[in-house]
Amino acid sequence: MRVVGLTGGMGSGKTTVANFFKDLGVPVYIADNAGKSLMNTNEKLKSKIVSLFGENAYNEGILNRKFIADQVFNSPEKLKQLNDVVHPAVALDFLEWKNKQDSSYVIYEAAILFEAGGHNNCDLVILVTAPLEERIKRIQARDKSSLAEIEARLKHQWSDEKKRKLANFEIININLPSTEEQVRNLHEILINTGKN
Ligand SMILES: CC(C)(COP(=O)(O)OP(=O)(O)OC[C@H]1O[C@@H](n2cnc3c(N)ncnc32)[C@H](O)[C@@H]1O)[C@@H](O)C(=O)NCCC(=O)NCCS
Ligand SMILES: Nc1ncnc2c1ncn2[C@@H]1O[C@H](COP(=O)(O)OP(=O)(O)OP(=O)(O)O)[C@@H](O)[C@H]1O
Repeated sequence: MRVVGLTGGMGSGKTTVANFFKDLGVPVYIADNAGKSLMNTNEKLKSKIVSLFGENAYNEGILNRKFIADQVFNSPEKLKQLNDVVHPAVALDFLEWKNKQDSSYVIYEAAILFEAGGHNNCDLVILVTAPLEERIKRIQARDKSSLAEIEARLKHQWSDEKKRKLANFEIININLPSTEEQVRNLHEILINTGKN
């Protein structure tokens, strides 16, 4: 079973694209969601996060995401410490999930796939892109985040130019019907090239 990584900068439309693959029956693992869920349920991971960020990291057992985000996206060192405890837990969870799937390929969606080295565990990688101004508008509409908050995160992500060099396929997500068609075409390619 091939693992196809799906990545793209903040607001590019990764989740939108992942949902189109899901509609075609492809099993999809969303690493960001898994990370968030594990941070609330995996007791070993929780205690590592408390040692890094203190008791305020959790409110009644639930991760205080705003508190953590304010710290890590303003400190490369803290972000690295958080990534270093979350990513191995997600990698393990993904392998368990993958072993339960029955499909010629699965999609592994992660915002910082290249930045975290996750592409080394993928057979192929799809990059989702959209113009930066458009991405910022989409995030502001979705999350009500400030420009400063968005820029603080973007600073920790590679540029599309850098990601393109490592990606096997690119989906340009500007208009949704065209995006859906690109997903259908890519699905055919992935199924047909995975047959031998
Ligand atoms: C800091 C946290 C708690 C903030 O949660 P919040 O709900 O505000 O954001 P969410 O997780 O939905 O991410 C939204 C977007 O922010 C960007 N982002 C998230 N984590 C990172 C990161 N480690 N580096 C760069 N950008 C990131 C991505 O574009 C992502 O799609 C959360 O992002 C987190 O735990 N990040 C670190 C763990 C991680 O790397 N997760 C992603 C892969 S498992
Ligand atoms: N082609 C498009 N046209 C208009 N809106 C779009 C398009 N693609 C995605 N969106 C909207 O833009 C927002 C961001 O898309 P999505 O959540 O799929 O991006 P993402 O790459 O997963 O973002 P993040 O990295 O921030 O989690 C969503 O509200 C989504 O509905």
